[in-house]
Amino acid sequence: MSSQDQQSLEREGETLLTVEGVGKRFAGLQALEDIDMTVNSGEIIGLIGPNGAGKTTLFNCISGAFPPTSGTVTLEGAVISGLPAHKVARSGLARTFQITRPLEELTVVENAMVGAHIHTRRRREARDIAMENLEFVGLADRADEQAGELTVGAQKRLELARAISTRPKILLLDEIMAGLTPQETKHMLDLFRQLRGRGTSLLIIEHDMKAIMNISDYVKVLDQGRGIAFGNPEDVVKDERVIEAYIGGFDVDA
Ligand SMILES: Nc1ncnc2c1ncn2[C@@H]1O[C@H](COP(=O)(O)OP(=O)(O)OP(=O)(O)O)[C@@H](O)[C@H]1O
Repeated sequence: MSSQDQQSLEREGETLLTVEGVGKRFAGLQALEDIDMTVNSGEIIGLIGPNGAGKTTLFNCISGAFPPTSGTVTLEGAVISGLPAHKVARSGLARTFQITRPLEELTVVENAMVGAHIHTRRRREARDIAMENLEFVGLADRADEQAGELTVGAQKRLELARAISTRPKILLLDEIMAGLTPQETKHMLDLFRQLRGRGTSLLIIEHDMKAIMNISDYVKVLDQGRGIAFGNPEDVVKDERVIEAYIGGFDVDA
């Protein structure tokens, strides 16, 4: 299924995020060109593509790290492209980063409070929100430890707790499952399903094909800065352009 016929899919929920004609140019490199996509409320969308396809650049354009060179991004109908990241976050969009960077000198709960503080200045209230989300990700009992002492797997869950403490309508996750053990990956996928159950939308960049095909309602595929497919996971894995982009296809049964 190509990106052109994504409109023909019968998708549930209201449109939350709309990416329209988004392009990004870095000096001589067209990193993204004419990207269209939507994310509805309560959907999990996987964003995949070979290395350098433009996935993180698209996240950066959506989340306000930098503005797109062309096109617009709207959240619930309001234009967010061009807004600084903190304003995008306040409007209901949170993201995690490919390289997880907890503030190591802060405790686990203080890290999660950084997310909660975008809505409240009150320390007590921020702590309550943070604790609730640490409970959700299974880190409540480590709240007062230094964040730098956590394992990679626990740091990823802390990053998730920080992001959801901003109470997002949509969460952009950049390779949050990289480096996790199979058991930790399973736990993370379970957390994603629970978030979807609460009505949060998720847009997930992930190289673990088995995990992404398992969790996503729909998958968007980028290659060399362009959108080459959008559809159900089972259709996307059979798409010739996708197989070609990945040279020989990918092993989802691995
Ligand atoms: N800030 C930047 N300045 C210049 N070029 C950049 C910048 N960020 C990304 N690029 C380039 O844009 C292209 C897309 O990169 P991007 O990181 O978005 O790809 P990706 O799909 O996320 O790749 P990966 O899966 O390897 O993380 C690459 O050629 C990259 O080198």
